[in-house]
Amino acid sequence: MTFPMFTIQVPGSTANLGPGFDSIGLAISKYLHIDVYPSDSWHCEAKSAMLEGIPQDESNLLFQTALAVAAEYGVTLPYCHLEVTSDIPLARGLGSSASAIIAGIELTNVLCGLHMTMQEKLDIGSVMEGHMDNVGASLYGGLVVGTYDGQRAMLVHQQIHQLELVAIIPSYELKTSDARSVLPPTLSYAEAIQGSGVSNLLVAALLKEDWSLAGEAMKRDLFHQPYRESFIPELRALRTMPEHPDVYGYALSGAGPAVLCYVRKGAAASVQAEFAPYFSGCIVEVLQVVNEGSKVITHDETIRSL
Ligand SMILES: Nc1ncnc2c1ncn2[C@@H]1O[C@H](COP(=O)(O)OP(=O)(O)OP(=O)(O)O)[C@@H](O)[C@H]1O
Ligand SMILES: N[C@@H](CCO)C(=O)O
Repeated sequence: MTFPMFTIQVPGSTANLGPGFDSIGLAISKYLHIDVYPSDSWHCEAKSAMLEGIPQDESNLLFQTALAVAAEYGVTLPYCHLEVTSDIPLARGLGSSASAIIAGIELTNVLCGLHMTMQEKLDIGSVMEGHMDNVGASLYGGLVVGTYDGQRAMLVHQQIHQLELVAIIPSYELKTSDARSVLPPTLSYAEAIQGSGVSNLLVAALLKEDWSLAGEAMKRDLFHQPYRESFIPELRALRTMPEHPDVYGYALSGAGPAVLCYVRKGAAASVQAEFAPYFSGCIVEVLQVVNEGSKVITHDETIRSL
């Protein structure tokens, strides 16, 4: 039996939490898991049905990221074989691409002995993903609030304890690029002020873990959900349902189509059971916030000493 040299584990994430468009992320209890073996080519083997169809060669996002990091640092990425398992569904708004990007960064960091800082990983991850919300959450775990200017990202991160999640995950995919194409190119000054005020309220509520107030702010998003909800029936359905006493609020997860309900701790299983019959075409699943970000587990002394 051959053992991997090392294993990379990266949590999935939800982004935006309503009005925190491109700037707030939360790590969730779904994982991308990669065992790394020596090889004589770059090869990626998907071990989960969820990953069916991803490229096996260096056109895979994992290798694309790893090679971009190697080029940035002027090093050569050694050949390797990746065995990839994941329960993060692709193109549903649960941060699959960000998890692959963070894994690609960790891959080069370990194989090339780069000793990258968290800031370096965050910056290059944000460049690859185009925004910092999902990559920040996958890297740091917990809640991240930040900004990205096209080159550098800055964030504050904090652990979250008083919350559970119920995810409503449709069977159809929605590519982030498609969900971004429906957003307007500009907002009026008045809309920008109103929208950023709501977003500021969300941040203040999140940092105090005042989830009822956060739920109110989620409803008032002006930045993306009003434009995206017309093609996400699950979000429209939730809006017509009576408020549930254990559900603080709900929001499109990232670019969708999954919707996350923010639920009182201890109540998620009963909310899941109550909501599931209303969303028969979807997986309705309890998730937890995870406060630990990506990690690398080494199994080989030569890797440990790099
Ligand atoms: N483990 C993986 N290995 C290789 N490619 C992946 C992996 N995970 C995701 N991808 C690529 O990322 C694409 C999905 O990215 P996209 O940004 O559209 O959705 P998402 O990241 O799941 O959602 P969101 O960004 O809204 O959270 C997939 O179609 C695939 O090309
Ligand atoms: N903030 C991003 C997350 C999805 O990648 C969006 O909503 O488009």
